Amino acid sequence: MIRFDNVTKKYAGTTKPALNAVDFEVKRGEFIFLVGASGSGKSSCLRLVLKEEKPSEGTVHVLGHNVSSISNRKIPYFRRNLGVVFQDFRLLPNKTVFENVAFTLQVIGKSRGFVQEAVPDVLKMVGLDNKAQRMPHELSGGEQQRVAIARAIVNKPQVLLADEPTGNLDPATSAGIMQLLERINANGTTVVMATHEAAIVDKMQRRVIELVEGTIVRDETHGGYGTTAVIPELGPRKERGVDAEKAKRAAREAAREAPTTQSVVTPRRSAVVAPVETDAAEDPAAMADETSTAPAEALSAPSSRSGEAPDTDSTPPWVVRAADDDAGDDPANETDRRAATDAAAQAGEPERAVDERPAQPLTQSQPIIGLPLASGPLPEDTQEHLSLAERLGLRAGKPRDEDKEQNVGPTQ
Ligand SMILES: Nc1ncnc2c1ncn2[C@@H]1O[C@H](COP(=O)(O)OP(=O)(O)OP(=O)(O)O)[C@@H](O)[C@H]1O
Repeated sequence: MIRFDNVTKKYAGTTKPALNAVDFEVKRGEFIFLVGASGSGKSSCLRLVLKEEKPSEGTVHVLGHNVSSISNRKIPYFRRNLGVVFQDFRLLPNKTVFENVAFTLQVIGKSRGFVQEAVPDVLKMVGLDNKAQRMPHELSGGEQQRVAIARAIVNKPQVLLADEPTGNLDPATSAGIMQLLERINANGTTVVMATHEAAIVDKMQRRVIELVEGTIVRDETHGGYGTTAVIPELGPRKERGVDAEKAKRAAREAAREAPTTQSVVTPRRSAVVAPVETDAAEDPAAMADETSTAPAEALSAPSSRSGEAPDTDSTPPWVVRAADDDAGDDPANETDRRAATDAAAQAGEPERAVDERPAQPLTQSQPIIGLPLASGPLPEDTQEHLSLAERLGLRAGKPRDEDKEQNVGPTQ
């Protein structure tokens, strides 16, 4: 179902590979955890599966296809088989729960009748049938993640990729989300989940692939989180500014004055958080960049860290470019405008109406499903060939002739 053959991934401008000669295979119906310290390469694996990045060496096979051989035009069809869930939910803020889930089906041209049937079904499955008309901001974090999961599975993908899906949730809520993912897996969907949550991995006792600096150090059928996957950052990071230095000095003094006080710092989360607190007050961007709390951002803007152009079609399927002059101050309006445009396209407007929208600036990206902005320009060739729905992985209508060749298409 997914196979990495000797895959090495080196990002442009870096010397150390993010993934180094990685080999693994995921069989149909498996539930796999990818674990490892921050920066060990978990998100890179997911990006390679989604064909947001391409391997520097080796091959990635997904659903029988060597992903390197899938053309940009066919990526949307390919991605229809892959549901994706992120730490930060990424819902359309001004659409109801029902509409958020329905949107996925509308853009691939499902009939109204189908939508009316499928959406309540999936909302029931995730336990939100009584909240269909709520807006995302009226939901708890756990409920929002359920909506995101409903959206990811409503089209019955063969694989569900989850990048830290419980990263923003408390333990009890996380447990509920994990039960839901287990249920989805029990219904036949292969699940690959990147996580830092040791308790979850330990409890589930599923297959665990552990990465250390881009290398697989463990592939265990019924594994726990392990010890090397612990985030190793224990020392204070590079100070930023006078205040950070002052705060640190104060902390040192306090420690001298109360040498017997037991530390409340736990090895994993707070080891990262504790030294960051002073820095973060000065430099929230640094916080976002350096803590383990933003893998989804990393996924949505894969080229941002290097500051260089992505080395492949790294635009996520859900991101479309914004026309900055009509986006106004409210990105949600733009999102809705695009959704409406797309819905019109689904309603019979010829496809060229979507494809022939005026060229838009290459430097700005706009979230389509309530997502953060992608930071880099889209590859030109992707721009030329992909419509909105294609970029979503959801293009409606019949495949074009050339699409048939490769037989990459929606789940039949
Ligand atoms: N677009 C990029 N450009 C340059 N380097 C990158 C890029 N994306 C990731 N990296 C680097 O590749 C390595 C692996 O990153 P990756 O995001 O895959 O790790 P991760 O295990 O998912 O981390 P986290 O748990 O913090 O999300 C890191 O050293 C990271 O800095």
